[in-house]
Amino acid sequence: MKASVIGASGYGGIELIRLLSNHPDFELHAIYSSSKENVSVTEDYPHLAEVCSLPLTKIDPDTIKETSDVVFLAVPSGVASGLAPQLAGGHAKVVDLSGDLRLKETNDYKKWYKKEPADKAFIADAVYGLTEWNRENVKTAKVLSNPGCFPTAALLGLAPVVKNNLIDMKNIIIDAKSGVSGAGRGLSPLVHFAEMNDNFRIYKVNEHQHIPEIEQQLTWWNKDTAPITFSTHLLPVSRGIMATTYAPLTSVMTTEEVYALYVETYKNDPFVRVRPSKQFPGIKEVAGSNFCDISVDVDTRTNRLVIVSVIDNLVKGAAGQAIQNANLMFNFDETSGLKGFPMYP
Ligand SMILES: NC(=O)C1=CN([C@@H]2O[C@H](COP(=O)(O)OP(=O)(O)OC[C@H]3O[C@@H](n4cnc5c(N)ncnc54)[C@H](OP(=O)(O)O)[C@@H]3O)[C@@H](O)[C@H]2O)C=CC1
Ligand SMILES: CC(=O)N[C@@H](CCC(=O)OP(=O)(O)O)C(=O)O
Repeated sequence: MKASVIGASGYGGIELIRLLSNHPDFELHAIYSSSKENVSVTEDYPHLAEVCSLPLTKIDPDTIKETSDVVFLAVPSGVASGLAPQLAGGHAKVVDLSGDLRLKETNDYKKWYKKEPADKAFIADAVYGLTEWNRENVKTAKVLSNPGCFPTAALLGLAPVVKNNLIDMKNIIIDAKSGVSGAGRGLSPLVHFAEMNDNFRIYKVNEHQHIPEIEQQLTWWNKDTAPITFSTHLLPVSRGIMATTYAPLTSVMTTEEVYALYVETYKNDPFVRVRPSKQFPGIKEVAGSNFCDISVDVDTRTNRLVIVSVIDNLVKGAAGQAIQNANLMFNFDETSGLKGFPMYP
């Protein structure tokens, strides 16, 4: 199956190139850029020498949608909303990594992204691809909306207790940290070396665009969902997300009971690893892989549950989950092309 990547010169794009170049069922067919034409991707990214010799090509949606079987969109939010509808409706299936097709309420998109949304009916038809929790719909999707990096980590961590009504849905606090590649390749003062190195910052306090995405999925799972508290911090590392979630349990439970629920819930999910009691994951333990590692612990003094989940923002948080979804859309093994282990140390 022929796979194409638009936005191939960005961090999500090159991660797609890396994973697709080693995929047994997809062939990397073409890579597209809006600013570069006929230059090899190795000019900007020498590490891809002899991995990908394709030139970056001008984006022509009419051609792409008939010559590719699947097209991955790794362009900024506000750009995908224009390109995705032009790419849909032809031969190719579309997998969008941006935030543009995730929020079913277009007013939420306007409020949190401060941009004009795509057509509401088009968004309604896009399948939200939090793979572990939406497999049947992912399999038949023609347009797939890949979840955000923070929502992936937070939601995989919360799902078992939210779906089983075990926590107070009015008191969820998610405290998340991300490596700098989460911000993409573009420069900004926040990610400038001198600002970020030896530093640790909170950003987008109470106004992060992933708040409505997390609340949307929580509401689909549990109607008692109330607004969450969600904060994001920038770590001076390249890759990785840790989401630490705090929520009061609705009845007294032990760590062992909660742990048993998580093990049972995720026993058939190849990319979710539930850690043994008291073994809390670090971001390095999933780096370069499509794993989400989760650990749970009950604070017996407060009866509050602490959930720790880690992912690589560029893999399970972006390109890896996008390929996991595409595998299902083409009836391939879900793990195809994604069996790489974490890099450690
Ligand atoms: N980085 C991460 O960890 C994650 C990113 N995402 C999402 O994935 C998408 C890509 O992110 P990321 O790769 O990090 O971002 P980058 O900024 O690194 O790359 C984005 C790419 O989009 C292309 N682009 C920019 N403007 C346009 C335009 N007007 N038309 C077409 N292409 C354009 C650029 O390539 P060129 O100039 O060559 O066209 C650029 O290389 C974003 O929507 C992001 O929110 C989602 C989850 C995690
Ligand atoms: C570290 C960092 O800056 N991360 C980005 C993640 C953005 C992203 O992936 O954007 P969408 O999912 O909304 O498209 C942020 O916090 O905004």
